[in-house]
Amino acid sequence: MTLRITDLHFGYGRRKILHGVDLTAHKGELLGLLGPNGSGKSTVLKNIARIHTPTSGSFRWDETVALEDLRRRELARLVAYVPQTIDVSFELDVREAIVLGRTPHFAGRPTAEDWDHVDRAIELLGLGPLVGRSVTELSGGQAQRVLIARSLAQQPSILLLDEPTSALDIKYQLQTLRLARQITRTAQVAAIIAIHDLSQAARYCDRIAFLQDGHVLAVGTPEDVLTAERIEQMYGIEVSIIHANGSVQVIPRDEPDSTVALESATAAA
Ligand SMILES: Nc1ncnc2c1ncn2[C@@H]1O[C@H](COP(=O)(O)OP(=O)(O)OP(=O)(O)O)[C@@H](O)[C@H]1O
Repeated sequence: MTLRITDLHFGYGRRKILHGVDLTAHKGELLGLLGPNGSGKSTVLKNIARIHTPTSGSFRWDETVALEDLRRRELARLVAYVPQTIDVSFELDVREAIVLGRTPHFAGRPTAEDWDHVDRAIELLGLGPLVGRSVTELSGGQAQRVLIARSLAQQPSILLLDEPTSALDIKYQLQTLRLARQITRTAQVAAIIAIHDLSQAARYCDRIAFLQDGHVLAVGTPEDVLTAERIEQMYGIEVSIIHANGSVQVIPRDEPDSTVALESATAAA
């Protein structure tokens, strides 16, 4: 099964942001969505999750299901979206926040089975010590893990992760990326992750799509698309590409001149 996004156009007001984005994400695959700040990564994910309504374009699951025609509840059974930050206008404790992911699956009140999914997600994300705490009291990284747990409890077929590691320390970054990859494989989910770290994307994503100014510039395996030339073209920085620990690593080249200039300016002051 495949999520196929075809010719997606979108603008905020009259300002056009996405200009005919074509993407596919296959079941069991983690697709990394990379690109400079403002290139449109979040906007693509929000269009798939129907937080935004596209100007035009289509979203097909399994070639037959048109996501744009589904009712909200049907869409929520299929697609989970993990935003960058938690947005709660009233106090919920951690378990209550996570059980919200089960809403598309129960009528009225959550069942014992729904709570089982919640507890499993809590275990997977290592959130046990936070149970009972209000989400309004959590640190940014803890709240981000609650959001990921909520999306897992939702048991989606399509998982959209919007920079899920941006607030996490290195241990939880690696744990979350490992978990994302593991879930895509074991639960056969089609997952798209917006992510900035090129080396982490290379290590955990099956394929990478590069977005620039609302256009898909390249799609392929990390080895194919992460070239020094492309990274320089996209980000304006020089990098070395090395192969280590079985994956590509992107190492920015030092710019000693600017450091020296800064140091002498400080010394002169
Ligand atoms: N709610 C909004 N209203 C108007 N313009 C917006 C809104 N959200 C995003 N934009 C603009 O749309 C463009 C794409 O933003 P988007 O957040 O999708 O980029 P991104 O690639 O996810 O960026 P980042 O890496 O910084 O998170 C940017 O120019 C941004 O300023």
